[in-house]
Amino acid sequence: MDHFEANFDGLVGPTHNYAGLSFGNVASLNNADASSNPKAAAKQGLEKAKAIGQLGLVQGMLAPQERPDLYTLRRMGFSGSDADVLAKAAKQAPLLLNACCSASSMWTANAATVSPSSDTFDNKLHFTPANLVDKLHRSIEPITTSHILTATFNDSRYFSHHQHLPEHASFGDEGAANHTRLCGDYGHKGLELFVYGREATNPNSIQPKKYPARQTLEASQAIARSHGLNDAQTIFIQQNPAVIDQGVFHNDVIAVGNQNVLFYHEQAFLNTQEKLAEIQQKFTQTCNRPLHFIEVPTDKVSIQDAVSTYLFNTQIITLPSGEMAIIAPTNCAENPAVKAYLDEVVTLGTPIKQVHYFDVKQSMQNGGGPACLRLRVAMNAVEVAAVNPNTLMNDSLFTTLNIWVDKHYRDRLSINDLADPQLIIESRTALDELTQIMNLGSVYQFQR
Ligand SMILES: NCCC[C@H](NC(=O)CCC(=O)O)C(=O)O
Repeated sequence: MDHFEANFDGLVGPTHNYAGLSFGNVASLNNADASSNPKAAAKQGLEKAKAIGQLGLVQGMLAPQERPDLYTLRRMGFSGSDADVLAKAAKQAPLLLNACCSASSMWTANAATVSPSSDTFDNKLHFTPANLVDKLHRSIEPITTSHILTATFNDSRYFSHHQHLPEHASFGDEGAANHTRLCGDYGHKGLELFVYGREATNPNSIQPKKYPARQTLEASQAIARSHGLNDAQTIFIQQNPAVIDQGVFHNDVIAVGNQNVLFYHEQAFLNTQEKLAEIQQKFTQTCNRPLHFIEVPTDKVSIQDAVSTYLFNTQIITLPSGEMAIIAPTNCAENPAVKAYLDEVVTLGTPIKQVHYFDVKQSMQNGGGPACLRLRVAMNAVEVAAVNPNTLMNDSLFTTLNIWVDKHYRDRLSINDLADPQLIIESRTALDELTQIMNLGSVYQFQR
């Protein structure tokens, strides 16, 4: 096998906390103000990443961002020493302080949209960091995301890094969470599916009524253009606004694809039959394999159960044997309807033959499941060899990162702790050491 789909998981940062910042994300709102455990969160993520590496996949890690983000707080007019900035923000505008302290870059499915070299006009692998403009706390991620991606995929012969899209609601972009690729072998041309929530420039288009649609069609189209994708291998699908209003804030909460499998809830999309026919037709023209649509009906799994367990925020991975496995959060095993469905899915005669459960509850409580925690990067062997080797998971990196987490992370953090000036010192000390472990250079503003 000389083609791989690598997963790059976001290392959870030292300020992981529950601040209720994401309107439309049910878990984030339900857990607002609960205490978090950053150390456990980071270790849960590392366990999942190590296990997927041990299943025989290429697994990498992406570094977290610097938080509290004092630069953004200063742009907002808070001045003085670092401790003054934190104290003033905590007193005058605690919600702005919370937004500048989130460890939300851990959800690397929102870091960027990635098109593998077999799909693009110049046969390079293309990355566009997501602008994440719908949420203040996430809109401050893209510049550092770009630094981290460039330090990880740091060879311009193979990797092309774009600037994030214009920072305006018309171009709301949430990255790979709204993008899925279907293909035969990873190294062959595939179909790129872009799932958007609303059309910014069409006042007559259907939109959700209660919660925001974060991704626009215009953003998805701009990315397809700049990655040089071919129309015959690109599909734009609108998410069903009714499910966005029930807490499906990204498409990866309701659908996931891998190679020749599309796994989705029957209510996931608008104009489902028409869109499935387009997928089938384009897939048949491009990919030399049977395509499996695995549609989950509402009478087996309700939208509410899908949102609370993250059945569709599972990773579907292809093992070296060619069989596929589902990587599910333990929350799925704890819900009888969802567990029954997962027990059944491995018997349906599709490529999916195994289910593995992982405890990622620290992330789940903020609305991020196994699939949110990873960015998929399909690569050939030459491209894998060009990746910064210090970011690739192996026993040694796993041990080093666990020791690093034990040394620097707290095991309890409440939002009242975010103004503690000691937290910025701890966070910078940890990240400075991390850039050496991962050989990233100076990716953070405090290092520049
Ligand atoms: N792909 C999963 C993303 C989850 C993320 N949650 C958050 O940002 C919650 C942060 C908080 O509420 O503290 C989001 O909604 O974008």
